[in-house]
Amino acid sequence: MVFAIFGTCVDTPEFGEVRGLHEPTLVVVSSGCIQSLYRGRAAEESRKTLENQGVSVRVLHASEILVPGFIDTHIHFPQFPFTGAGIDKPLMGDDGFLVKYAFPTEESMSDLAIARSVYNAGLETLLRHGTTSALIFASIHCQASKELVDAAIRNRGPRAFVGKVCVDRHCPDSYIETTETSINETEDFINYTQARAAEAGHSPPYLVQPVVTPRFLPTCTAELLAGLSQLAERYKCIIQSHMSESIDEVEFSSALFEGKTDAEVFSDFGLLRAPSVMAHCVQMKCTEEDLLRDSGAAIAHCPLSNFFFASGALPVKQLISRGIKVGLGTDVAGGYSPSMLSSMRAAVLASKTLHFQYLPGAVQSSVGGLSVGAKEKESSKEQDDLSHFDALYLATMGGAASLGLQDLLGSFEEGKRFDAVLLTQVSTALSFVCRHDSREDLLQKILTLGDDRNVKEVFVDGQSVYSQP
Ligand SMILES: O=c1[nH]c(=O)c2nc[nH]c2[nH]1
Repeated sequence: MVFAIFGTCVDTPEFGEVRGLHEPTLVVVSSGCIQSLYRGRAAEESRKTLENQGVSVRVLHASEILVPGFIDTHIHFPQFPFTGAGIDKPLMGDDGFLVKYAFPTEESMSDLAIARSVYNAGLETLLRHGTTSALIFASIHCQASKELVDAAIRNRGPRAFVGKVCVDRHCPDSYIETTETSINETEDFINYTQARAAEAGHSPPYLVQPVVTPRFLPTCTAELLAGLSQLAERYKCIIQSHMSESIDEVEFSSALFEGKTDAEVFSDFGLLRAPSVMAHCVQMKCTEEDLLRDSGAAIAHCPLSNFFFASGALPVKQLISRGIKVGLGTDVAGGYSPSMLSSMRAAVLASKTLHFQYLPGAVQSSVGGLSVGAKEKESSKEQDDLSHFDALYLATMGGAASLGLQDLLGSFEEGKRFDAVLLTQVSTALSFVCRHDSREDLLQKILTLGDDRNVKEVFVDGQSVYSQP
């Protein structure tokens, strides 16, 4: 089926570039793909031609803006049930977030009825918030992870890149695998998911894909990492894990792996490559940054969760300028919101904290008439501040590039799949919307204040998969 959308269609093809704010765009969609695209006067003219040919052209209202579908590069699906709790704890330790909240809730996915209900609700939640692709941690249970794959196909979205989680040490007795089981069940899960993707009849990037998922270094032995690396290579899978996340995690991992950094260990086992997506990386050392860049691996930036566990903020803008790929994640439930709009504004806020350098009452020395702090503050603002449109890049094109799907998703280009979100101002969430708002101000208001009430319709692979009741 061919249809077209005409109106304000905004995308961010490169970091720092925003298109479509000042002229109309016509996007022509055929068989799930952007067949052609026109901007400005050419869009007006082609719209008339298409209408004369009897093609259905949907004209967007002045209050509506179409953007590429959001790509969540880090989310734990079994953790939905405790969203909002446990984030006052440290990550590690006997009384920490993992032991008290994450592991027990994930363990409950062994009950397939619970898994089905949590996973279906999770997929619906993501679509309602405009997420059209997600890189997902499931639980250690192979069958429950398959249920998630099936549910994503049944719902026709979001695109679900799913990892059966792998752990063979430092987990509770009731939530752990042997090395052999972990590797065998991962292979089974890969075979199942790749077969289901092909049966579902979609072309790349497919509606579902298996992801090789060593949880993080503290819970994986060297044997497990080696086995998973071989599987990722053999089946050409995306890899995901957590890396250099928090001070307690980095200390624990270093003690387990002969004082090495997280990136060194992942690299030694062949788990850093393109596409590997490593969540957090806030406690990364310079040498780790070099390993990431040279390997082509990406970072899933999870600013909300970083506020609670990481004791730091990721210098996103600097990392991108030095050639590192960065996408954005919600990290449910280390992050308390499933909304990528919420993650975008958290990313903007986190970037501002990078130049919080003053402690009230601290003594400052003076260099050339400027306090040292003030001098550093100025330069770091330039280097570090993310705009809302930079955050939109992270949530769309940054995610696509992180997953190795930059030629298929993330922006409005001829030949890419049509995954999109129609945002609207009509909502009680935006109390101060003015008739005279520029497109730029309207989009910034939605990115700053919006929630699922501002998501009017969602498209995956050219099909409308959610529209607001
Ligand atoms: O925020 C987090 N959530 C988790 O489930 C997890 N596992 C390892 N490291 C983690 N961090």
